[in-house]
Amino acid sequence: MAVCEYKPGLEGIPATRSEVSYVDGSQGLLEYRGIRIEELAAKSNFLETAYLLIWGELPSKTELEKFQDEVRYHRRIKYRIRDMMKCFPETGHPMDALQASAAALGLFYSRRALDNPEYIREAVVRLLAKIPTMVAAFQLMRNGNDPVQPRDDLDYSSNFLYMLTEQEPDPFAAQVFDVCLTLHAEHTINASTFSAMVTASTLTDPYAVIASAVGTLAGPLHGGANEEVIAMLDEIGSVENARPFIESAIAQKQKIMGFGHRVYTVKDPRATILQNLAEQLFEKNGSDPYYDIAVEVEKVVEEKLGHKGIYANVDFYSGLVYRHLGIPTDLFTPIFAIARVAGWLAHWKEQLAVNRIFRPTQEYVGNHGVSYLPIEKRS
Ligand SMILES: CC(=O)SCCNC(=O)CCNC(=O)[C@H](O)C(C)(C)COP(=O)(O)OP(=O)(O)OC[C@H]1O[C@@H](n2cnc3c(N)ncnc32)[C@H](O)[C@@H]1OP(=O)(O)O
Ligand SMILES: O=C([O-])CC(=O)C(=O)O
Repeated sequence: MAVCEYKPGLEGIPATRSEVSYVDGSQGLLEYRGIRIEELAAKSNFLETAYLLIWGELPSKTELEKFQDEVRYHRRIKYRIRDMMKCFPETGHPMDALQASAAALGLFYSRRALDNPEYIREAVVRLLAKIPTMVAAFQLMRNGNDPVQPRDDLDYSSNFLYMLTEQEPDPFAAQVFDVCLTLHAEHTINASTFSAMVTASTLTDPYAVIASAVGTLAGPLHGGANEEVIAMLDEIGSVENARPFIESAIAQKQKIMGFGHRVYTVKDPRATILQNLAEQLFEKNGSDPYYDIAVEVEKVVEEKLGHKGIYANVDFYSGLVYRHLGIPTDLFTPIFAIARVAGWLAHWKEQLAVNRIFRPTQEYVGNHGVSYLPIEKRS
């Protein structure tokens, strides 16, 4: 067997063959199943895009309606899951609550009939349907309220926003939110997708696969950066302070949250779309002082780090959109997870067809033949 060179973070090492999505990082190009993200953001919606990612083709009208109906039907969660979530500490992070609740779905639905297309479809539908309900339920319950039941007359995104607030959302806000989900749905072999694939490769159940991916997405170097961006803008506090803050952070070799990407060496195309969406919202409802700070931060980072290929990524502007929709900051990453479930499931399904357990190797750099030292002789 050929011995490959060790690459920290597996940079540039192909871990699979996939038809799900494609990124050209130097051109700022992202395609889902060959369709450019700009086109999907303008013309599709999240559930249709999820179908495209998972089954490989845009659905016909009948297929889409059937899929939407199935997802709508499965939005409710078992009262035992709700009761379990009620016991979670209200100070806990919603990503931890989501990871635990996603894993708990396996207690009810895990059959591991992985060679049965009906089971695969059921799992896909259940996960897409129930994850938003669980995110909204935790938000309500940690504030001492009962969860709001899903509403069958509302579409996927409107229903989620409704479950968060018990108010029917403004149609434009719901449409913007749905585009955000589409933008976050998939991104080749990122850390959480890889984690999902490693877990899936043992042929465990899909709820364990998604729980493992949620845990991976939570970290600040990955999906968790969207929450950190708002903390940073908060700390900067004014447009005038943006330059000194960023210059000092760079001098101290700190990472600027919402910037940099393993694959993109130009501005992430999704950041451009999200910035646009934020501007449209501000035009309609009035601006956000954090936006002006963000624009100045981006200008300074590009000036100082553009030569290293460090530009705004998907996490930089998403929080400004969510903030404007009245969504609490610590729900930004769970919302990322609601969307990325589509990509995780697409890779899970793709991998099942050709599965081989992930089991890489290592370069051992430790000792050999060391004698056991009795405890009383250790310092
Ligand atoms: C959905 C997503 O996951 S998008 C990414 C979200 N994460 C963030 O926004 C967190 C901030 N960004 C980062 O930490 C990184 O850019 C990552 C994790 C996204 C990519 O990491 P890697 O590809 O491993 O790049 P790595 O961390 O090795 O950085 C390479 C160089 O760029 C610098 N760099 C990378 N990102 C940043 C940043 N955000 N701010 C300042 N410098 C940065 C590093 O310091 C390093 O510089 P050096 O070569 O002089 O030492
Ligand atoms: O691809 C990556 O490394 C990070 C990611 O998930 C994304 O950008 O959406």
